[in-house]
Amino acid sequence: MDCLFCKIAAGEIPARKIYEDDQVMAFHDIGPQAPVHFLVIPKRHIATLGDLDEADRPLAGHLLYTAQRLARELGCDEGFRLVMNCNELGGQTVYHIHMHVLGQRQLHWPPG
Ligand SMILES: CCNC(=O)OC[C@H]1O[C@@H](n2cnc3c(=O)[nH]c(N)nc32)[C@H](O)[C@@H]1O
Repeated sequence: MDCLFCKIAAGEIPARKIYEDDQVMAFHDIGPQAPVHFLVIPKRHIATLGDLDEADRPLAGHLLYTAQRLARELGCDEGFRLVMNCNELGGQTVYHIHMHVLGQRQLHWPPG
């Protein structure tokens, strides 16, 4: 599978890993947009949010829970932002779903 995040999940490409279990992995973003900026991805390849299946509901919940737990563990108790980008119009550039976690700076609205 020629997918960058599948390669990171498989340990074929290095990343600054924060957390891993049998279903998800979290690692620091290579181009951080905030003092804390990491990604939580499913190990299984799901190209875009539009491909989520009813059967993926537990995995989706695990991504969300893991993202907020790690945000707090990385010192973002005061506040943080979770972002998922879906397809080109949504700003997605890597087609393996991933939850962005951004924290430790004042975030504004609306996002660009
Ligand atoms: C731009 C937002 N839309 C999106 O799809 O985000 C993809 C996110 O993946 C990040 N990224 C890209 N290559 C790598 C890499 O080799 N390693 C790591 N650790 N992160 C990477 C990129 O900085 C972006 O924030």
